[in-house]
Amino acid sequence: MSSSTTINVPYCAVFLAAVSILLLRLLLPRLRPRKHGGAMNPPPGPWQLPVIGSLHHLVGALPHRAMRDLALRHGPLMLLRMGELPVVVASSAAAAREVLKTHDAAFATRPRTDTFHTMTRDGLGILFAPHGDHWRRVRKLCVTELLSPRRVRSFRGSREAEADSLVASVASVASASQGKAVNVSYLVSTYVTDAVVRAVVGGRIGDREALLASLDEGAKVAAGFSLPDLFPSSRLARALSGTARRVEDVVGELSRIMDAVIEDKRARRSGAGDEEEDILDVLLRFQHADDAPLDIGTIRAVIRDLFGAGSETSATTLQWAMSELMRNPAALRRAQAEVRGVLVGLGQSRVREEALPELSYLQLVIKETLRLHAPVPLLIPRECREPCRVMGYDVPQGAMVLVNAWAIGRDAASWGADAEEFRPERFEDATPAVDFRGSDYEFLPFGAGRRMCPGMTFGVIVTELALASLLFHFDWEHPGGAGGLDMEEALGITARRKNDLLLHATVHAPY
Ligand code: HEM
Repeated sequence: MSSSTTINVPYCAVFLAAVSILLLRLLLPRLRPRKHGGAMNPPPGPWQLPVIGSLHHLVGALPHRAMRDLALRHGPLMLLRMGELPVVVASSAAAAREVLKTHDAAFATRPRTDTFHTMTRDGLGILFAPHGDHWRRVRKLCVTELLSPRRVRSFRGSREAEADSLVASVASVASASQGKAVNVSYLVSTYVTDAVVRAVVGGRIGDREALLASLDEGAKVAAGFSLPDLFPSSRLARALSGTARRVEDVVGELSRIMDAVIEDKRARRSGAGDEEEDILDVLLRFQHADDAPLDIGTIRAVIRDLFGAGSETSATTLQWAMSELMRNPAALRRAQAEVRGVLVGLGQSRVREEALPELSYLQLVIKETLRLHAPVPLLIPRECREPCRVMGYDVPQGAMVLVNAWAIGRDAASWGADAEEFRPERFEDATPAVDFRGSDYEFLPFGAGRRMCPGMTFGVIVTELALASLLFHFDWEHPGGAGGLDMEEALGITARRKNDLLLHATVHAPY
């Protein structure tokens, strides 16, 4: 079944709960929607119902898909009302350029939805931080210290060790019993999380399974559309919302894990030698800065944000890259031939990072994966800080602003009639070259502008290293054949695979 026809339960729940609120509202006139702006010429959008607004248009499909279908009818800049919340959606390269470049400053803050508020209850990091001095300071720290190219290079040894572990885990399943499928989804998620954890704290953590489970739950609940997000003025919405409780639980669990990680690091630091600093070392150094010390809540929140933002996204990319290669045997053969040829040329028996710049086709495979499967399909929501005119329409102050990077990556106007097909070669043909570094608005997997992803270099290298290793060491097959693989997406802040990717692996180059 295609995901566009899937009834997804959380949205039905939202719908039913919203209908209950509608009925109650008729009985309780005190429950009033919040007023937003007096826009003169608002963007067009679909017809609305009282109280629930446009929510009924989103039932039955994942939000990025439903919004793409609505945009085809209503235009590249569209106004929805989701409960009490005005939501402006940009769905073309031109609309994204206006939001992320022309009016970047006006849209550089994050909305204070109930979910985002709870997410930052135990400390404000970077992901959900409103635009302002705190965000500027932490962002600068991320860009110049924590995720700078030099720092990312310094984690190379731990990344390669984690890629070796990934290969060893696949090999052990492949050789343990003939015919047993490898759970690629689980193994790549574990690999990416371990690689990010090692960069942040310098080693693995004891609570790895708990961290994986919490990140997984966090990605599901942080989609930003829980009932209290949609009806912020309604206490009833909060009382009815199971999601709000799930967000509280996941925040509590993540805070517990972060505190244990920080305690453990403090204990290890007292006897530390002169090893390369990891990200937590740097943050703890800033905790004692003379001019503006970082408080412990911020440190806890920053590392939680890096775990969250770094793990799910890169793991999602790897899962879709392997899925697309299974469905496109010619691309799989070409990528495998390239990595095997390059490693023979370098005389290497396992993938080391110096081989990665030589793998030009593999890089195209990853670009094409990011184009078709933007891991954060609606980017992370922004909020309009001041009344703003975009493409001739007035965007009301306080509106949530979404950029549908998933739809933009598949827009035939930018990518041609075969936009829905997986064809890495399209990037070879493109003149001028199109890249994801934030200046080509038809291709925005990392966003653009001042809130653009600061972890891009790290995310790309983690993904390239694992994909090259999987293709070098193993031959892969889907039990149901190339055409039998389902491509259904899960609901969440990331658009990862709904079902685990289970593949057969045969060892090609022993580890
Ligand atoms: C394939 C991998 C990745 C993808 C596709 C990705 C994508 C994104 C996107 C779309 C945003 C929101 C941009 C916006 O609002 O315009 C974002 C923000 C962010 N990402 Fe990434 N990301 C990836 C990897 C990473 C990694 C590895 C890290 C760090 C370890 C990271 C850290 C962050 C942070 C801290 C933000 C928030 C920036 C801010 O609000 O100022 N990301 N990412």
